[in-house]
Amino acid sequence: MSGEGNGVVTGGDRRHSPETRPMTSSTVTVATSQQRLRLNPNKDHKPESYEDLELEFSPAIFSSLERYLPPSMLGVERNEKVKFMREILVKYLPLGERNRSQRHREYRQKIMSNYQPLHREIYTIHPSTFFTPAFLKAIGDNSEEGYRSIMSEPSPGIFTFEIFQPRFCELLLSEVENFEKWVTEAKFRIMRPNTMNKFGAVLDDFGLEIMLEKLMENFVRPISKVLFPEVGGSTLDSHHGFVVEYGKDRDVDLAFHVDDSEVTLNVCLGKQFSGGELFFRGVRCDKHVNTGSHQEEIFDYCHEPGRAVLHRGRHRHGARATTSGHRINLLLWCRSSVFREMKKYQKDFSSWCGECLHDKKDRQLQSIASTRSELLRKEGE
Ligand SMILES: O=C(O)CCC(=O)C(=O)O
Ligand SMILES: [Fe+2]
Repeated sequence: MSGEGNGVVTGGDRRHSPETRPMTSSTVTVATSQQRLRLNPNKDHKPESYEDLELEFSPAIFSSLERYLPPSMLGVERNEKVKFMREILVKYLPLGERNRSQRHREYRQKIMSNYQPLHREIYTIHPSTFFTPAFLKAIGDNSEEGYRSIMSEPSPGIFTFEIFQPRFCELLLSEVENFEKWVTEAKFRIMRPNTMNKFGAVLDDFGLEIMLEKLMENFVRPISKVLFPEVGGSTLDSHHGFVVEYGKDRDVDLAFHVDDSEVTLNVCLGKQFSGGELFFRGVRCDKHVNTGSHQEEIFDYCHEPGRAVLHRGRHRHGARATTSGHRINLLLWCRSSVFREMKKYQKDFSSWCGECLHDKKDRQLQSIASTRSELLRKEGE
């Protein structure tokens, strides 16, 4: 067994938008004076969009919560639903969180009313110009065989494949540069993607949220449904989308950590660089996050522009120093509120945590050994 550095930085230590945080149990089990929310979401119900409303909570929170409304509420006017859900949110979201959420909304609004996008064509998803033909074909086929035919799995649970066309990478890089130029000129203080990065930008904050939500819903989720069903791959319902930047005058490396996601899509956009390898050290649940790694869990990956790495958020990893040039990667942390809810009631994560699996195998071996010695003892009698 081997460890990496001084322990794993967990998702909780990383800043992420409160807007995209999934519901907590208190919001799904709460009773109101007349009606109760459902315990489990209504998966067949398609929530309304609340994007056009001026609300004190994120529109995404309303859309997620709508699936938990009692059946009698599903057909009522949108304003009625808003009123009902707002009452619950006001009561159950802690004040600090509410203020944070409000401040973040104001922050985004300030950007949106001042920043002029450079390439409007990337703000809505255009599959034929964004993705490679092979990737699109696999999405169209939507079968495990189809996905595996365009992917390699160099280590269990780590999938790599070509995803974006070079032109799309160029446009996104240029948009990020344009945004950063505006930030510098306007002396605007931006929020970084998380506490471990001094550089990089949250793409959701400057208008790319809807495009990235579609990327998750129509492309990452179908793949995750097949490859990561045991961590909520089929129910991914919120995301945090950002870029990380390494090289001269940027970040150097990234400490060993787990992501605040069920599934992470990490795509290298460019440019030219050396170093910056990702090192992976096995998947772990909360209880085992700081345990050592087993030999078969040790894997290093070299980024290539246009190529994606898809892995479970709980797959421990870090990035080595980018030693020359400039490396920029797109990260999409995809989350499932359903999975997070279910996880609270489980103890055994042996379907995905490497250490739970080892514990389980040890227990099975011990049980076989004791049955055997019991039998031998009986035979001797
Ligand atoms: O630098 C990379 O490619 C990894 C970034 C990453 O793991 C993260 O931001 O969560
Ligand atoms: Fe990460």
